[in-house]
Amino acid sequence: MADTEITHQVSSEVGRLRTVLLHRPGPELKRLTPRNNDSLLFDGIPWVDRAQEEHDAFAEALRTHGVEVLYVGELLRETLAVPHARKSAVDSVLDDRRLGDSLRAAAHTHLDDLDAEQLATTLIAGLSHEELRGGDGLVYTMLDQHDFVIDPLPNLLFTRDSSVWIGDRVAVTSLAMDARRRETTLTDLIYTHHPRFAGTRKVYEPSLEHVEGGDVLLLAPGVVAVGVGERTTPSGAERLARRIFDAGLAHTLLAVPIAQERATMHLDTVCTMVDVDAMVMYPKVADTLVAYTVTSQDGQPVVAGPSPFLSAAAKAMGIDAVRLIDTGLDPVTAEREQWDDGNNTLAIAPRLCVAYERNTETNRRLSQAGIEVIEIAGSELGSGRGGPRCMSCPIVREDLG
Ligand SMILES: NC(=[NH2+])NCCC[C@H](N)C(=O)O
Repeated sequence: MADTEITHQVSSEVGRLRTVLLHRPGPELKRLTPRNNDSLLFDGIPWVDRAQEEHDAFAEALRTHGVEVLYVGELLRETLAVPHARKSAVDSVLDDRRLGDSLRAAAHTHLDDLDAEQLATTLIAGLSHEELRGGDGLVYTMLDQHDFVIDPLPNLLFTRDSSVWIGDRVAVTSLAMDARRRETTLTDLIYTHHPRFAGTRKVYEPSLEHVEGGDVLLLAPGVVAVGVGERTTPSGAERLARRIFDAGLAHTLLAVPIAQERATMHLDTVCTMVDVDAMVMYPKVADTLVAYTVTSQDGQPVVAGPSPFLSAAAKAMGIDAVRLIDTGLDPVTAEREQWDDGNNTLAIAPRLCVAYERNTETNRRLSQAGIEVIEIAGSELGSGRGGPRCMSCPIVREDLG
């Protein structure tokens, strides 16, 4: 084949995975303490070395199955070697009203002294007062030595949320939680300036209404389901519908209300696709999920419903029915395994997925239903409340034949 630009494209949840974006967790996880873990959206304090081992095993399992693994940290370092990308990264991290002029100037001097690798690390791991090389002014003086001048981004690990590919375009999302908002500055920077992504067109930007990638499921080419709850707002779903309709990337968007609770923060915490026509779903919601069907008529989004999610999905996908992998679990086991991301699988191909080993019952039922499960450890990774799907942003999937 001639030397051509790499085509990044994803049009389903299950087409054979070729390239994925991961983030290997690092020093940003070492910032978590019992005082800040709630606001940083972690349910515990992970053992970082073990989390890295678990993550390396996840990446290796993907590589073994022919998947190219890209890392946010490496791409960011390479991006920051581009002078105007570096300037834009520094300007945006310092555009923070909490800093004030004096501390901002001191932080600027500090960042200017870093090479691309150190700057990438600092943008991800943050910067504490005691690490700052000098400073003055009221803000500097009043901060505790352990306070952050630049907040860490421990949730960067969940690369699905800060960007999502829809067809041949990337949606750089608009994250709802304060602790995560800066993540999209970094993903946006990579897609804008890294040579690998030259020519990439964006279909969504962080300045728009809230949409998080964990809520976006590409049910079939042209059909996108969007969870609306704690993170993605109705206005975000509506904006995304307009954007993807205008770009010709989809004909139907299903807006699916989900409970505004931590356990169900994203649609992918209750269901993911494991085959072209099959989903694994938290049994408690299987009968109650509904969808508002949004279609494009003369360029305007038209809303119908609500109707039961699974039948609305089948209709939009043009199939008779969506097969539900009924885990059939008793309510307590189902609730425990849902909390531990049992429904948050990453499909590598139709009927082949990665799942946390700890969800033994869910995985057993998946196997019984003919889905091959590649099990990975997640005892430490899971403390951030995210599974294999949350921890991966597919960039290239083969089209379904
Ligand atoms: N797609 C997902 N389910 N992502 C999980 C994100 C978990 C992260 N701690 C948060 O609260 O934002």
